[in-house]
Amino acid sequence: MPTETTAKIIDGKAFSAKVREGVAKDVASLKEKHGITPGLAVVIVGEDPASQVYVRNKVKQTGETGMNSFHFEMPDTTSQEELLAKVNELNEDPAVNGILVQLPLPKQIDEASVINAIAPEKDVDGFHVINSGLLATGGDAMVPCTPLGCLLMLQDTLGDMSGKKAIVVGRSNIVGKPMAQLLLDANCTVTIAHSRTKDLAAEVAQADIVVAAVGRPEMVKGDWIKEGATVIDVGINRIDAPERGEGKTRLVGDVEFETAAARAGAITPVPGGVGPMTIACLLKNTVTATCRQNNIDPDTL
Ligand SMILES: NC(=O)C1=CN([C@@H]2O[C@H](COP(=O)(O)OP(=O)(O)OC[C@H]3O[C@@H](n4cnc5c(N)ncnc54)[C@H](OP(=O)(O)O)[C@@H]3O)[C@@H](O)[C@H]2O)C=CC1
Ligand SMILES: Nc1nc(=O)c2c([nH]1)NC[C@@H]1CN(c3ccc(C(=O)N[C@@H](CCC(=O)O)C(=O)O)cc3)C=[N+]21
Repeated sequence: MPTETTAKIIDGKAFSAKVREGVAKDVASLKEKHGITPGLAVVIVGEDPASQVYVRNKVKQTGETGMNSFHFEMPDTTSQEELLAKVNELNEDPAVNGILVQLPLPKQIDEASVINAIAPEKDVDGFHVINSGLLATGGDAMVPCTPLGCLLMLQDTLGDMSGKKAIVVGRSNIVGKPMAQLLLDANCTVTIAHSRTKDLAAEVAQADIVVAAVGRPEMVKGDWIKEGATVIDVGINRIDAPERGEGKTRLVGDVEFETAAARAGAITPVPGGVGPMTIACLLKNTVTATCRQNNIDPDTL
């Protein structure tokens, strides 16, 4: 018998459009009241085709909000010194308020050295140790875009999350750990699961909120989900889809969507969930960074 979707589908595409509208208003106001046009620089090293898609979307949407967009493509033979020189140049450029260096980087380059070379106040990814330290200690951090996007969708869906049991599956520095921190700050009781977790199914089954950031297609099974839980699927996995024709592929998340949607109260789809919110939050962070660099209170925009 086919399973039936009962969950509310959280529309990240529509939500991200609203966030971008807010960004566009702030950009217009920064121009009008302060004569400042925020600028976002994106650096991509090498030619990973999946990365190219995100970068193209970022550049397009940056322009649509009225910001300046600077785009740099460097060959995959780029040395660490060359990339660091580019980062320094952008750090010093007053027209650039936000810098994003697309990850992963080619193997000859040490990612941490590059991330930590970005001026923390221009680190719109929120990956710099200063920003992760500020986030961990309750300071004024730049918050990583993907976890921030997930938090905005959770707040919109659930309102107050105080006392809810949340599980984050995955503990990467860019998604899992900052996500867990944000849920903790929202007063959830947080479990962080990873590849050494003993009984993942049992851990997930306890949770009112499930955030999956594993990078394995559909590994979180629908029948693990507690009835009525809210499920945020961060995973973006391209898999073969022979049913669509020879050589065709499709995107799936880290959650088995159909079966999870039959049990969950609300769930994000892939595509159209977390991905678009990530880009919207990158633009939001660029406005935040511009305000901080110019001592402007964003509430006055
Ligand atoms: N929508 C968006 O905007 C974005 C989506 N993504 C997607 O999110 C996913 C995760 O990304 P990222 O955090 O960078 O990935 P990483 O590969 O850095 O981290 C994956 C995490 O999953 C854990 N893990 C792996 N296998 C299992 C398992 N069998 N059971 C439990 N945990 C497991 C790993 O555990 P351990 O630490 O023990 O190895 C690790 O902590 C990917 O699909 C990526 O494409 C990423 C960024 C943005
Ligand atoms: N420094 C850095 N910062 C990042 O934020 C960063 C990164 N490196 N490296 C790669 C990951 C991945 N990522 C995505 C962003 C948007 C979509 C997105 O918009 N996805 C669409 C679909 C896109 C498609 O069709 O392929 C969606 O889910 O609906 C996906 C993935 C940002 N990342």
